[in-house]
Amino acid sequence: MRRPQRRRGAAKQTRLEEADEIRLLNEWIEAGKPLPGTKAPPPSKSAGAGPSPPAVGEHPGYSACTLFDELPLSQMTKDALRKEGFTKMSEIQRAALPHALCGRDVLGAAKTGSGKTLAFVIPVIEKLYRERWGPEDGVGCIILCPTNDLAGQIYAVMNKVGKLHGFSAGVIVGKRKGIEMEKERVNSLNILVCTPGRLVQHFNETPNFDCSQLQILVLDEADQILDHGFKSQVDAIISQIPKVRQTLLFSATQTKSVKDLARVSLRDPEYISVHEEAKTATPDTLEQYAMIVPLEQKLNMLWSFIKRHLNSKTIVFLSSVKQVKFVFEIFKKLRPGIPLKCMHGRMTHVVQQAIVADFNESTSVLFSTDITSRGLDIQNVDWVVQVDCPESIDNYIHRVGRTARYNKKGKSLMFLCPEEEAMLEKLKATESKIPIHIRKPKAEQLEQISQNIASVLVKFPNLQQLGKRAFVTYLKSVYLQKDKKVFDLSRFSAEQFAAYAASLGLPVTPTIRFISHKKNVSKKDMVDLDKKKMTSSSKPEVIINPQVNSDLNKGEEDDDILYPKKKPTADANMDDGLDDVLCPKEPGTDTNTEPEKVIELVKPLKKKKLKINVHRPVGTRVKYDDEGNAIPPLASVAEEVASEPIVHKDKSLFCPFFYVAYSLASMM
Ligand SMILES: Nc1ncnc2c1ncn2[C@@H]1O[C@H](COP(=O)(O)OP(=O)(O)OP(=O)(O)O)[C@@H](O)[C@H]1O
Repeated sequence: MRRPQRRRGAAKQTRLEEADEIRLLNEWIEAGKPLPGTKAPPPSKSAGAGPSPPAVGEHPGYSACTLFDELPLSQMTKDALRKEGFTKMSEIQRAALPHALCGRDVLGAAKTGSGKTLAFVIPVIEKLYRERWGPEDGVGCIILCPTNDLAGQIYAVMNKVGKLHGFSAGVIVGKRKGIEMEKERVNSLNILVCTPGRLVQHFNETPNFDCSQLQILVLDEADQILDHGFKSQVDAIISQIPKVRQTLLFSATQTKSVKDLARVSLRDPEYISVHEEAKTATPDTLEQYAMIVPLEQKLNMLWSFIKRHLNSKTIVFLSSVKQVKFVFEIFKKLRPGIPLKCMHGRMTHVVQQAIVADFNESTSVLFSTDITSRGLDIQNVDWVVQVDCPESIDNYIHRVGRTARYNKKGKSLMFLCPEEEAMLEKLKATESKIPIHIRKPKAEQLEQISQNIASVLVKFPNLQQLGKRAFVTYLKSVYLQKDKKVFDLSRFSAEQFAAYAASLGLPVTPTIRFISHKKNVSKKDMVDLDKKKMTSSSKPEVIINPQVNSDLNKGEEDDDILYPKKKPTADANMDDGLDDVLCPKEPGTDTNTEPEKVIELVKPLKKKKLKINVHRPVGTRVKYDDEGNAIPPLASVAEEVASEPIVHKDKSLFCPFFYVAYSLASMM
C-alpha cells in the first residue's frame, strides 16, 4: 500500500526522524540484547502491564518482554501490529524475536498454530528498515516455503505488518508460464516470498537477477525445504546467495540434522524450541482420535462422518490428486447436505487461492491432498479427518495442526486399515508425545454407500474412469511409501483389493500391474487364476511384483478384469458403537500434499560471480568477495578508484510497500 505522498519538507522531516529512530533502535538492540544461548525468562508478574518507553539513552534488556510494544521495534511496525490486533507475543515469538532482532541465526521450533510466521516476518522488516533498504537495493530478503499457498499466506502477513514501511515485496510462484512477467519485476523487489523451484528458475533464466546483497534468508517449514524433495533447488539457491547473512529456520517439526543445517551455512544459531519440554507434540487444545477401518469401508465411514457433522468445518486428507477429485465428485453427486470443496497441486495458483479464501469463510468440507497439510492458517477448522494414513509422524502432526490453532479447540480423526496398525504404535510411542485415542465405529451408524456410488458411475462414465485412477493411484501411493513397516501392500489380499474397488462403485477391479499373485504372471494366468480363485477358498497370496516397477511411473492404468466384484461385508471391527467421534456432543470446534515438489530437473548452475549493485549509494553498499564474505563498504570503496560522485546521504531509500509479482501470479 503506497504511503500518502508527503510534501518535500515533510518527507525530509520524516527521513530525519527515521534516521534518529534507527540510531536509537540500533543502540537499544545492541545494548539490551540477550546473551547468546540464553532462553527468555518466564514472564514476570507485572508482565503485560504495558511498556514504559525507555528513557533517552536508557536501553533495557528486551529478552523478558511479553508485549510487542516492549520490543525495540520501529514505530511503524508497532502501529501495524497493534492495528492487526497483535499485542501479546506467543511463546515462540517471545523466545525467538530478541535473538532474531539482534541479527543472530535462529533455528526455531514450535507447535503448529503457535505464531511462527510473525517470529520471522518481524525481524525481516526490522532488519531492512534499520539497513535503510530501498527498491534500488534489490533483493534484501528471501523467504522460502514449500507451497504456493503458504507463500501467498506469508506474503499476506508481511503485507499487514510491513504496510507502513516502504519496501517492495512479492510472491513469485505459479506455473512455468508466469515467469516471463515476473522477470521484469523480480529484481526490483526487496522481499521475495517463494517456493524453491520458482526461485531457481529466476536464477537460471532471469537476466541480471541479483541476490548478492541479500541480508536475510528465511526457511519456513524448514525441515521439508531441506529434505530430499527440494535438495537440488535449495543447494542451487544457497550457491547463489552470500554466505554472510542472517538465516532463520522455522518449523513445527524442526530438523536437527547437522548435515542439513550445514547446507544453509548457519552461524552459531540459537536453537529455540519452546515446546521441547511440552507433554504433547500437538496443540494442547486438540482432541485426537483414530479408528481402525477396513480399506473397503473407508468411504462409507467418511460419508457417515460427514453426515453427522454438517455444521462443522472439516478438512479431509487423501493421498492422491485422483482420490481427492473422485471423492469430491462422487460426494457432490450424493449431496451430503454441506458444501464440498477440493484442493490439490494440479490446480492453478489463482484457483487454489480462491478455494482457500472461500473455505476460510464457510462451513464446508475441503477434500485435499497434503498440499494443505503444512502452514496453511485456515480459520476455525473444527475437524481434520485423515482418510489415508499419513506417511510419517511429522506428516500427521502437520495435518492435524490445521485445526486447534493459536489456543482454539479442534478435533482430528484418522482412519487406519488393520494392515496399517503399525502407524498407531508409532504415534502412541512415548517419544511421539501424541495423545491419540482409539474409537470403534458403531456398525448401525455406518451408512453403506457403495451401491449409491456404483449408480452414479453408471450414470457418469467419466467418473468411472476417475474412480479407476483413484483406485490405482491410491495403491501406488501406498506402494511408494518409504516406511514399509506401516505400508505394505502384500498384507492386503486380492479379495480386499476387489472389495476396495467395489467400495468405489467400480464394476470391475482395475489391473494393478505392480501387484500380482505370483512372480511374472501373465494376464492370461491372472484371468485363469480368477476362475480358480472363485472355486478355491484359500486366499491367493498377493506378491508385489517389482519387475513391473516401470508401471508405477506410467500414466494411468487401463482397467482390466482381475477379480469379480464382491459386496463389501461389515467388518468384525464395526460391531462396537461409534461414540462421540461420529456424534459430536456440541457443534464441533474442530483439518495435503504432495508437497509442491518441483519436478523440473535443475541444470547445474554455473557458478556465477556475485554481482554488486553499483547503484547503491556509496558508503552503504556491502560487497562480498568470491567466498561470499562481506567486505566493509568503505574498504571496498577504498579499493576502487572513487571517481563516482558521492550520492547525498539523505537520499530516501524507501518507497511505498507495494505488491508486485503476486498480482502478476494472480493473472496466470
Ligand atoms: N501474538 C499473536 N497474537 C494473536 N494471534 C496470533 C499471534 N501470533 C500469531 N497469531 C495467530 O495465530 C495463528 C497461527 O499463526 P501462524 O500461522 O504463524 O502459526 P504457525 O506456528 O506458523 O503454524 P504452522 O506450524 O501450522 O505453520 C494465525 O491466525 C495468527 O494470526
